[in-house]
Amino acid sequence: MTDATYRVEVAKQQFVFSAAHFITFAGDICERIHGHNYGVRAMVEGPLDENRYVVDFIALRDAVLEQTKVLDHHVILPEHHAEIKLTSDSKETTATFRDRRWVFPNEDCVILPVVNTTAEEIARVIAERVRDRMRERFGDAITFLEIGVDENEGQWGVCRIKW
Ligand SMILES: Nc1nc2c(c(=O)[nH]1)N=C([C@H](O)[C@H](O)COP(=O)(O)OP(=O)(O)OP(=O)(O)O)CN2
Repeated sequence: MTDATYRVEVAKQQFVFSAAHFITFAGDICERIHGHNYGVRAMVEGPLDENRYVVDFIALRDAVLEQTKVLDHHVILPEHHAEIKLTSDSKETTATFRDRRWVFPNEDCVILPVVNTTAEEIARVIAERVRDRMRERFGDAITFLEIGVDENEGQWGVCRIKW
């Protein structure tokens, strides 16, 4: 046997979600709300199973699509930002940053467990959710899952997590 390693990569044309967000950077700067057609790719590394594959392409594709659908056509808001504060009532979610305020219908928002809605953090959340779904079927043999999120046709934030 050679000392081979294996991985599966899935980067489908359908792996796109259109969403709005705004991040802070350099301490004081808070972007205006704007949108991206985000792209996603996924990579799973591990041993070959009895089918002689790492994981089924189709299972990985569907687990990623499940997450892109959740985000598509939504405003993505950060749950853990120190200064972007979120409050929700039964109809609306209000985000504030210092003297600025944005109000959205609840159904238009997705609040993610992130500090800032960067491509890197969105990639981590997708990775954790895809791993949870894939583990149900593929168990613990896989070593790593990597998710890349592209904000602007070539600007990727990538997160690799242990299985
Ligand atoms: N490592 C990261 N850097 C930046 C991120 C990020 O998520 N991770 N995000 C941003 C901003 O969200 C910004 O909106 C990037 O958007 P973009 O439209 O690509 O900005 P540009 O000025 O390059 O785009 P043009 O519309 O083409 O001028 C910044 N950095």
